[in-house]
This record gives sequence, structure tokens and C-alpha cells, in this order.
Amino acid sequence: MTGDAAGRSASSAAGRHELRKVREMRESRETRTLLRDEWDEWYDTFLRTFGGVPEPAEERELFRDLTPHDRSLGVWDAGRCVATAGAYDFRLTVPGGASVPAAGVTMVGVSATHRRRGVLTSMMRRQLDDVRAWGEPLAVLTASEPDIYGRFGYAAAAFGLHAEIDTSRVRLSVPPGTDDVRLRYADPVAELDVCEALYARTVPDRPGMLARRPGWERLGLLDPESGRGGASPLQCVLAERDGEVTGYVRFRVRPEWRDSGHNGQVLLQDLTAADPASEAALWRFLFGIDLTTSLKVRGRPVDEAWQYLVSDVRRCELRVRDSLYVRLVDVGAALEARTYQAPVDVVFEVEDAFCPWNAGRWRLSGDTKGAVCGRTSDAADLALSVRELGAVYLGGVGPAPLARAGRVDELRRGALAEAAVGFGAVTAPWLPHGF
Ligand SMILES: CC(=O)SCCNC(=O)CCNC(=O)[C@H](O)C(C)(C)COP(=O)(O)OP(=O)(O)OC[C@H]1O[C@@H](n2cnc3c(N)ncnc32)[C@H](O)[C@@H]1OP(=O)(O)O
Repeated sequence: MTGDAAGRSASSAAGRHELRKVREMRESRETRTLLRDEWDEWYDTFLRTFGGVPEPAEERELFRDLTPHDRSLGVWDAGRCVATAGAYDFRLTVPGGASVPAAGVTMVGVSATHRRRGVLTSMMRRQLDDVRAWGEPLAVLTASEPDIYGRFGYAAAAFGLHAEIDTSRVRLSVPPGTDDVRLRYADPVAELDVCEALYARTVPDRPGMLARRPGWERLGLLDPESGRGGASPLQCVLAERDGEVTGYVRFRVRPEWRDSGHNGQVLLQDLTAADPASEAALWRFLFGIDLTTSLKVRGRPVDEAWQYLVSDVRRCELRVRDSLYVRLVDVGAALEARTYQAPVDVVFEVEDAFCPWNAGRWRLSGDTKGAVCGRTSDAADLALSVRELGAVYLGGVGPAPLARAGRVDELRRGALAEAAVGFGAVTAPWLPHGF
């Protein structure tokens, strides 16, 4: 036998061996919803796919309580959990302010022993079929890696702003009324209900925000010492106007001393305000904390006003990162659930290989008051895949740049501009916290 032939024979034997392994695995595998007493094994399997570092007890307990067992899938191989995928039952604000049922896809992991054999694909198949059967028009997630979920029809639809602001150099000017806002330190636990009520008031105002289900309020209070990295415990300051709470901020301070003097950092966790003056007052507070020289913020709205109040935006080191991924599970219901900031009447030719029930032609007619979207045999105006619809759905990505990237085809002249204006949003979409 020549060296080449021996190599070919060895590699085809290896190929057969691999195929046999995959077949055997498929046969012994079972995908099913989670039983309550399986949670620890299921969760440890998931944690191991992220490196296996144990979580602080309070975080683990929170996620134990929040896991919806009947919406969580596990893959079991020879009686052992090897893969996980959950789906919270969220309500998501869409342009126009409606609160739309959305499956919050979470805790997705496949054991390294079973990777790249189609396990994730089979879970995504089952999950999207389930979401459709539950009547939820959207599925949403945050991705550990942006490359994973496009093939299943998800696209980045909301982005988060990160910044590291040199507060020793950057000044913040404030709008009129800011001096009428009173600030006071408060106990974050004691004032939780007040803060949650304020958060709930702001949810309809911004696409991408999640109505907080019972239990989720605990997320903002997680404060294990191991997670502080030398910073203080969580601190909370309330903003008040005329005796009413109009804003809150939760943050930590990490003191640092150098030979040349203080160099402390302020680390913002979350900030919510009901009006621009209260918002500016809280930012001014963060900028001015004594013995600190920088303010670090992560995942803020990309259009947040403080960027336009600073004296030197370059020294804020702005960075934008993908945050919320959206998948239209039911194209018609999803497009009808939001409003459009200018009249649109367009026919989409939608490609959706993973959820073929969405594929085909849809006519969307809508304006600021509402929309209808149904099947049509009329000629298409725009051709795109369900991924592009997910990207533009919350108004954070425009169809025109997607067309320039070759991902949307304009088949009727003018249809792109019509969709670009109609799908836009006055307020940029934003996901306030991970899940
Ligand atoms: C919402 C969330 O929870 S995000 C968290 C996601 N989980 C993690 O990142 C934990 C670590 N990673 C993992 O557990 C696994 O690698 C997973 C879940 C990302 C992928 O699971 P697998 O079972 O290996 O995926 P599967 O075999 O079904 O792959 C399907 C396709 O996706 C591709 N793919 C899978 N993972 C990745 C990745 N990380 N990056 C790029 N492509 C990927 C595969 O190559 C395959 O492509 P193909 O269809 O063109 O052949």
C-alpha cells in the first residue's frame, strides 16, 4: 500500500469511527424539560461550559429560584446531563411601548465532550418549536459569542455603551432644573421597592427593556464580596423632587492611592431616572465623588444624554458593544406588535430556513397608531432573511446599512427609504441587564 493510500484508508476509518460515535450518541441521547430535583446537575453542567468556576451562593440561589423548569431543556446522555438551554418568560418593550411576550433564551451550554455534534442545533430546533407553540412572537438572548446564533435567525438588535471617563479632566454641564433635585444616600435593600417602582415606570419608554418579573429585582442587589475586586459594597443614592423619588443610582467605589495622590474609581452598576434633570443630577454626583478620578460604565443606552453634557467626549473612551439579540418567531405577530414612526406599506420576501413557517411574502402596513401584517401574493418590495428583520425590529439598526452590506435587496425603488424611516425609533433600544 502506498503512503497516500494508507493515509486515505486511515482517514476513512477515522471518519467511519467518528460517524459511529455520533450515531451512538444520538441514539442514547434524550432531550427533555428539567425536573426540579435535577437543577443542580443541570446548572453545574451549564457552569462548566463557562469554565466551571463556582458562583457565590446568593447568585446560585437566585438563578435556582428564577429557572422556569417547564421551559428549560436538558440533554441527557446515558443518564448524565450534557447540555442545557433555558427560556424565561419575559415581556419586552417594542417601539410604540407595547409589552410583547418574548422567550428569554439563557443558560445555553453543551459539554466539551459533546461539542460540534449538532447538540446545540437540536436544542435550538426544539426550543423555537416550543416558543412558537407557547404563542410568543419573539425570542431574545445575549450571546457569549456573536458568531453562534445567526444561523438560528437571531441578530444583534440593541447595543450597549461602555465608557471610562476621566473625571479629573472631563466636566459635566447640566440642564436647567438640575439644582432642584435633592440627592440622598439610601440603603439599597430598604429602598428596593421604591427603585423597582421607578424602574417599572420607565420600562414602556424604551424598546428593549424588560418588565421585571417577580424575583428579578434581586439581581440588582447581588453583592458578593468575591465579586467586588477591591471595591466597596453596593451604594445607593436616590434623587428626589418635591418629596417624590425621581431617580436612583447603584454603584461602587474602588479607592486607590498612589505616591502622587488619590486615583479612585467609581463603578456604575445601574441608574434610572424619570426625567432629564434627575438623570443629570445623578450623573453629576457620579462625576464629582471626592478622591476619585474615573467613572467606569458598562452597557448604558447608546443615546444616553450624559454624552452630550460632557466637556470632552474623547476622554470618555466610548465603546459600543452588541447586547440584545432578537429572533422573530412569528413574523406576522411580531411586526404587528410594534408601531412605525412614519407610514409604511411594504411587502417583504422573507427567507427563514430554520423556521420555515415564516418564509414567504408578508405585507406590512403600519403607522404610529398600529400595524397589520399578513400573507400576500403581491410583488415583493424588499427581500431579506428573518435575521435582518430581527436586527431592525427594535429600531436600533437601519435597513439601509444592511442593504449596503448586501443583506437587504430593494426590489421596489423607494421601499428602503420608507422602511428606514418607519422602522426607526426616537429612543435607541436598550437592554438594562443581562439574563
Ligand atoms: C444565550 C446563551 O446562553 S449564550 C451561551 C452559549 N454558551 C457558551 O458559550 C458556552 C460554551 N460553548 C458551548 O457550550 C458550545 O460550544 C455551544 C453551545 C456554543 C455550541 O454547541 P455545539 O453543540 O457544539 O453546537 P452545534 O454542534 O450544534 O453547532 C452548530 C453550528 O454552530 C457552529 N458553532 C457552534 N459553536 C460555535 C461557536 N462558539 N462559534 C462559531 N460557530 C459555532 C458549529 O460549527 C456548527 O456550524 P455548522 O452548522 O456550519 O456546521
